[in-house]
Amino acid sequence: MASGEEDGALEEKETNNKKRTKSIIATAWLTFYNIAMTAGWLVLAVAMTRFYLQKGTHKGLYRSIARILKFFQTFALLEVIDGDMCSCFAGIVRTSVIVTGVQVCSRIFMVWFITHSIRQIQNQESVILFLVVWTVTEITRYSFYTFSLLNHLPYFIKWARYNMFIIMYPLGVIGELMTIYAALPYVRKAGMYSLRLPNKYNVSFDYYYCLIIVMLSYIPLFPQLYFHMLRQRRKVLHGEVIVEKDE
Ligand SMILES: CCCCCCCCCCCCC[C@@H](O)CC(=O)SCCNC(=O)CCNC(=O)[C@H](O)C(C)(C)COP(=O)(O)OP(=O)(O)OC[C@H]1O[C@@H](n2cnc3c(N)ncnc32)[C@H](O)[C@@H]1OP(=O)(O)O
Repeated sequence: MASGEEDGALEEKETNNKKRTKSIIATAWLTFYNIAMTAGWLVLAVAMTRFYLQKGTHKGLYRSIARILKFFQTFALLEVIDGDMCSCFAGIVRTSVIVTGVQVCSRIFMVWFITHSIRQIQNQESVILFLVVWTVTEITRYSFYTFSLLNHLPYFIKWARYNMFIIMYPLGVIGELMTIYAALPYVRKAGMYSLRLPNKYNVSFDYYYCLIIVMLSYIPLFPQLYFHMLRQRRKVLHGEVIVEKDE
């Protein structure tokens, strides 16, 4: 009987040790990830500022930073995986996979299927608008996560993380929607990424209408992201207890 109890206690100790090791690995990985992302977006900010100061115009700016942007924004796909990974890593990160998924996928879509694919729109002011807004937001967000993980979070970063989005989110959305809108005529003219009938697959797809659907999908999706952030803001800045629905 006594030996059974001892076995149980030993098993529990082993499980706790395993959990602790997993959580140390997860924290180390997240710290590395967040530092890398903060650095990446800082490099982007410096590159954009230097370009503008040297050339005095925004024309050509996108092309000059396209590689860095594509790399770091695509790297953010790991965040969706992070969400999953961390739920099994003793709940170190309590992020919503759906909210993060929509945010990251819409950004990847903007980067690869709009700005990268349609050269004619790369010099639009709206591209610069969303680039600047994304950059400022991501530097703040990733430094917030980094300092939080290191338990040394300056209040101004916390304040910026949960206040700037009030203006930055709508501005980013305006930049993105204006860019997609500017892309429409080029997509229609070139018949880009579209498949017309008849073809051997017997399927038709029109990227032009797909883009219109994407633009319309901002109407139901964006308010959800915005209200999610407003709830996070109340929780973090005002200590409100928020009962989350299962996502
Ligand atoms: C395929 C075609 C798709 C087309 C779809 C078209 C529809 C799209 C509509 C959507 C439009 C989006 C437009 C967007 O791109 C525009 C912009 O971004 S403009 C720039 C302004 N943006 C912002 O300010 C973004 C603000 N929003 C967010 O930050 C997001 O909500 C999100 C990135 C998803 C973060 O949400 P989350 O729930 O994770 O919030 P928290 O930061 O409060 O984190 C919650 C807890 O998780 C911990 N956490 C999360 N990530 C990490 C990490 N990387 N490292 C460490 N810890 C992390 C965080 O600390 C919190 O923990 P705790 O609760 O314990 O404190």
